[in-house]
Amino acid sequence: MTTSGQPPVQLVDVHKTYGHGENAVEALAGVTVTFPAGTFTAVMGPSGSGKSTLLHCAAGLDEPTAGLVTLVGSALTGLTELELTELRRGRVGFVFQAFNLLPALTVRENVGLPAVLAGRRVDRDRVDQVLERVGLTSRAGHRPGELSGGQQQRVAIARALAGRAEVVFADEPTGALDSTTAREVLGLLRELTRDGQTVVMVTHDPVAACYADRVLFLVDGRLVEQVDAPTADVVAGHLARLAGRGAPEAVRL
Ligand SMILES: Nc1ncnc2c1ncn2[C@@H]1O[C@H](COP(=O)(O)OP(=O)(O)OP(=O)(O)O)[C@@H](O)[C@H]1O
Repeated sequence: MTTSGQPPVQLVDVHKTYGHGENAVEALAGVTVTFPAGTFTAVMGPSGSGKSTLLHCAAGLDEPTAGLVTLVGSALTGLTELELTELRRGRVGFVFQAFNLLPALTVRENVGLPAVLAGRRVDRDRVDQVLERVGLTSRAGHRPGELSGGQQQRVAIARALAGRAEVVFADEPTGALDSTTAREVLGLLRELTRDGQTVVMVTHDPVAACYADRVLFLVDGRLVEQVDAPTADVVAGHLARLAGRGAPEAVRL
């Protein structure tokens, strides 16, 4: 729970339509879901089913066409870009492949960035502890461009750990990684929940999804199924079945 006692992320009947008229695409068609504190949720579904749109709307990176999103205790509707940035600062972490780390800063500076942005003193001991936990102590003085993809993902996770983000959004965090590094990154995401942090991850990979407490399946912008305590076989079976399915009934999760 957040300090206000609400779940850290909640979506109620969220719709998102891109474009207008004949070109309109309904990416989310009425999604209602709660992400409770200290849980790890994987979001899966066929290509184009709305997974990234769901993540972006939940994180306040994209604005729903209709519906309500609550993030770390605040309703996002009507907030300005500046208010959204301030809300996310230090309280929400991102492990995205595209916009992740600041290239001009060292690994240590990137990990300490949320504190700097929030006007707090950087706790150097905490930063060093976290870098050790993700196995990057020897790279603390390097810049992101000098690291591998997996190491960069680990820096992003270290940043979420150091800043004690209440919610961490991860978009295909293991897409570009070999299976050993992927397992390490997923294990680290799983560890975040031990301290009560909430993780929401989009993935195509049934093995990655097994690190989550539950898997939500999206089809045509609707949440259609949920699997708790997932195994790779069960998840792969659901995906195969959903890929061939027509207009589904939405469920509230
Ligand atoms: N900026 C945009 N403008 C127009 N349409 C968009 C935009 N972003 C997404 N869409 C459309 O919305 C739908 C959902 O896209 P989204 O990226 O959320 O799907 P996804 O499930 O994450 O797909 P993938 O697994 O292929 O990454 C798709 O039909 C996509 O083409």
